[in-house]
Amino acid sequence: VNEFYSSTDHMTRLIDIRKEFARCLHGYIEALEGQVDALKRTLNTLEKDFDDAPEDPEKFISNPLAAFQLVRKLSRVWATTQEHLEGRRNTETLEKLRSTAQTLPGADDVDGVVMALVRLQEMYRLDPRNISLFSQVSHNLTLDPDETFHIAMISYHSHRLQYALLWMEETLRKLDEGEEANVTKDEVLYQLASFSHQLAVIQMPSRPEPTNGGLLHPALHKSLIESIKTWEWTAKYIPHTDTENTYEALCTGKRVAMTPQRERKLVCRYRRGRGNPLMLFKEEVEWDQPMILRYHDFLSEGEIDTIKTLARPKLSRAQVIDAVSGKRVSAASRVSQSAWLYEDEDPVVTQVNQRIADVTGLELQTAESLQIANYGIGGQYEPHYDSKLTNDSDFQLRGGRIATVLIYMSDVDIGGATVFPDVGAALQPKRGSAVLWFNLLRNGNEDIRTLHAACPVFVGSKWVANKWIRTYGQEFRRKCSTIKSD
Ligand SMILES: O=C(O)CCC(=O)C(=O)O
Ligand SMILES: [Fe+2]
Repeated sequence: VNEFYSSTDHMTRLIDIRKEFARCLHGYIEALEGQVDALKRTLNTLEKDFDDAPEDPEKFISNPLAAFQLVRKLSRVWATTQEHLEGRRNTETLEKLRSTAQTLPGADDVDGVVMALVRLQEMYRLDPRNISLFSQVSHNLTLDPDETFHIAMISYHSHRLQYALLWMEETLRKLDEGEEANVTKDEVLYQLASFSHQLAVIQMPSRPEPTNGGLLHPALHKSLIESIKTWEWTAKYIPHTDTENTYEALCTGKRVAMTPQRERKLVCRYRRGRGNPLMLFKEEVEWDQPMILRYHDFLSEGEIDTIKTLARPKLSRAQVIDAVSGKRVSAASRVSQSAWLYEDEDPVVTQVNQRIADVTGLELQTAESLQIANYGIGGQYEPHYDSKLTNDSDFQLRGGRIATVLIYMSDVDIGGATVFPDVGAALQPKRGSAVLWFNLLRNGNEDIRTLHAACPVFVGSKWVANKWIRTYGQEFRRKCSTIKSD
């Protein structure tokens, strides 16, 4: 499975794939044309014979030279034709075309992108009629009615009836404006009626059954169009849990007000490394309860490039453990691609790990390898605790995930913040900076305030590196830490 959509880095490959596929198709068409030319030549020689057909066939064929020519020609005509039909050039180019086709995205990828679109829409409250928000980002893109219809149907199948209705309405509008499409207006109206009925948006004169010929009852049609016009763009039909509410609020830029006393604690300062006092770090207190620290200019541009280059060939869809089956599965709750970079894989990895030890003063022998992640369109990670791992095979050996160091390796134009819904903290990705927090309290219990999430990326490519530091080995180190954690 390619799963292009889960990583922006992989999505960019599609642009090359498009070029390669076009090149192969061109080659194949040329080979076919060559073949057609050869077939035409064969046909020509046969037709030429009709034109100078003998007046007296019997006399003609009694000429041994003529007989020889005709018999020879006809005995070979099928072989020649077949040779052209199975032209070797053709077979080669067709093989190339076939193998390039293997790299094309599939229907799953389309669904993935649509799901991402719907997720973004849900998170950032985007009205399909206001889709220009997407188009402003690049090249004045517009969708055709078949495309908006597709989005509507996927929204419907993923139980987002409200969005399904809005996209279907957009489809109808486009058809009304005379845009060309495969989907018919009747189909669209039928779906619209069904969605509206299910949402109880409109008063039904009767069940939303089409009248003769699949047409919608005119009264129903009218009431449908009227209600859509006045229909408010709200989330009232989609219930949210508390966490989601705050998660969404934080992702969309809403902030809880802090008391001035607390705000005064959010300072920026130069700090000696807790593990290496010879090193100075630009430390910013991003949050006080729980303490979240940010280190600016933690990675250099060169280090970021090297790390991305190392990770690229290893990226694969990040997985979560399925609660029921206990198996690792892909899930909409975590849309990104990730890769592990090992300690001695490259001097830059060693160097970055050393810097993490220098700044935190924590033992890294028991830590996990550096995990690199690249998020795709709408890429996100729903609220979770880093310390709550199902099937943690390392627990016995290393202890729990005492601390997280999250390094941002890109800026994100819109979206993609790391948010802590229970306390109201929101960290904007800033290229080269690293954030640090403790997942476990000093008594070893989980700090439930560290519930956090990665907001869907709206515009941009988000790259992060995660270092999860484990409990074993910190017995004498965390005490020395000045990080005030209960
Ligand atoms: O990418 C982010 O902002 C957070 C990622 C995260 O929480 C994780 O990978 O555990
Ligand atoms: Fe996390």
